[in-house]
Amino acid sequence: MSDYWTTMASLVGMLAFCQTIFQLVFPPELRLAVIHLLTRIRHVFSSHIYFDITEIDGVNTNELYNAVQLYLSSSVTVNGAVSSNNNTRLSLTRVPNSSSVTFGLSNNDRITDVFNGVTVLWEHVVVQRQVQSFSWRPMPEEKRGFTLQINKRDKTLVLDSYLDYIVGKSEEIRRRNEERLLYTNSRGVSLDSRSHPWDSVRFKHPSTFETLAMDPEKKKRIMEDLREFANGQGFYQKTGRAWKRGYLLYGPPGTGKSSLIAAMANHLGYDIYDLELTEVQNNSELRKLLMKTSSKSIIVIEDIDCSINLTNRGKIKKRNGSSFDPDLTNGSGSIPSMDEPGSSVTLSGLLNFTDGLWSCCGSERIFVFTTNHVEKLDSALLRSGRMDMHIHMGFCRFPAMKILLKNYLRVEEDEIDGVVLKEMEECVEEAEITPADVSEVLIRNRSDAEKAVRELVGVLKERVVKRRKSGGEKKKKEEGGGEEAEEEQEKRALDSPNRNREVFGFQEEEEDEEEEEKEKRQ
Ligand SMILES: Nc1ncnc2c1ncn2[C@@H]1O[C@H](COP(=O)(O)OP(=O)(O)OP(=O)(O)O)[C@@H](O)[C@H]1O
Ligand SMILES: [Mg+2]
Repeated sequence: MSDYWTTMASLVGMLAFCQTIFQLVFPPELRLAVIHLLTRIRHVFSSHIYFDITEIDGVNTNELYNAVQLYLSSSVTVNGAVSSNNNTRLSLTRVPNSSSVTFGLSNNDRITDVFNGVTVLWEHVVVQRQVQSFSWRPMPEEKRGFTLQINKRDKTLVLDSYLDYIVGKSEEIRRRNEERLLYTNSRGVSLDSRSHPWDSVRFKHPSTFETLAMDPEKKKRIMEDLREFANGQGFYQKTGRAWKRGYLLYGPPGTGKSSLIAAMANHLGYDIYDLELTEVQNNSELRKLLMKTSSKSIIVIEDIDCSINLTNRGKIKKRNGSSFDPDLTNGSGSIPSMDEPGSSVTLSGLLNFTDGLWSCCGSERIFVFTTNHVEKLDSALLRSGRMDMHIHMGFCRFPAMKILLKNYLRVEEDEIDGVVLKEMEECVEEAEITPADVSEVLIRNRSDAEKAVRELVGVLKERVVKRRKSGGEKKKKEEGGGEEAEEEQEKRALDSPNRNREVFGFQEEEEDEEEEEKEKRQ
């Protein structure tokens, strides 16, 4: 045994001696040249090709390095495309403002990835940077980079599509990890080319499609529509359409219109621009605001019927009866106008905003308008191409009710007393209760699921009785005639299912149906 150690010690000694001689006899330049030559020879005979992606390229940060890091970090955990052997060491990071922990490849570790059936090898190379006597820009102590090893025959595939794929994927991951931003506009903010007219706050709304109480079929269709839109770059380009989509959400207060917008933003990872129309002074200001929105965003105008004079498509009437074109004003906003002091945005300005030439500066944008009174909206606003999908957010039905029970009480359908559940199913539609009102009852009793359900059934029954009673009184009044009865009739006409029916899909469908009905009547 002692012989073995003696031999080993003398071998190590000899190696050290050779290295010293090598360093003494050959100058550093020659040594470097020899190493380069050997590496070149190795590369010529190797079936592999290597790409270095350094963290800092000259003095600039190399974006591709960050993209690769992000891609590899998520691939390890998310899509399983990267297989790491058991010895691979991963580093954990959490970026400021990020809501998730990401994995990274530790120094000098390797990992394989598979892309379109081709296996590639990534190595994270970290070496100490030589101390610099002087530098204009302080450099990190370590020199980091990724080396991509691929087979020579796969070179075209990797250069043509793999790197683009990585950049695209990393963008998506960054968006998913970062928190959304909620922007809003305020009056009097300077709109010159450099300033930003939108104020932003971090958007942390917890609403998701999972927590949203609505008909599951309808929910599925909305989610599919959003997905198709987000993945539809090629389609929009091929058909020559601007890459945008409009949704009109309508229904009574507390039925989840705002919650649906938040769920959409969370689902797609888009920012939200909450446009306060009453704060916009004229059409040209509206256009400038649009120009300053980013792509991958949802532009929201809540309560559209309250924000703008919807019957006014062009010129605005002054109080004295004469008219003027708001686009011809000096932009100072000091226009004597309408009922809304200082605001002179017209319907035509808004229509240009949503689908004129300006609407396609930037891309991948969603417009969402909400209203409690769809019947008040101008048909120009509803026509297809502007608001592509009309979504009715109505009173709570049984499937939506079950979602709320699950969300708030953490109980499944089969855990609730069957008789109580049946009672609930029977009266929920007639009770005309909003999800917001249901939530109130459930929050109050969230520690006791049984009590919550019982109380909810009580509330539903009470509402049914009230509605039946008020229905009877209304009928009596109508029979009595007079002004009041006429008013009631008008109200009902507006609330009638024909008026308020859910228009799912394109407005054209609705127009076709209306024409068919007319023909039948003739
Ligand atoms: N469909 C729903 N699913 C889940 N929660 C809902 C739903 N509708 C309403 N809520 C609850 O009620 C509250 C109010 O809902 P929301 O603000 O989305 O209603 P809205 O339709 O936008 O009302 P408004 O017309 O007054 O703006 C929300 O905070 C949410 O908790
Ligand atoms: Mg709302």
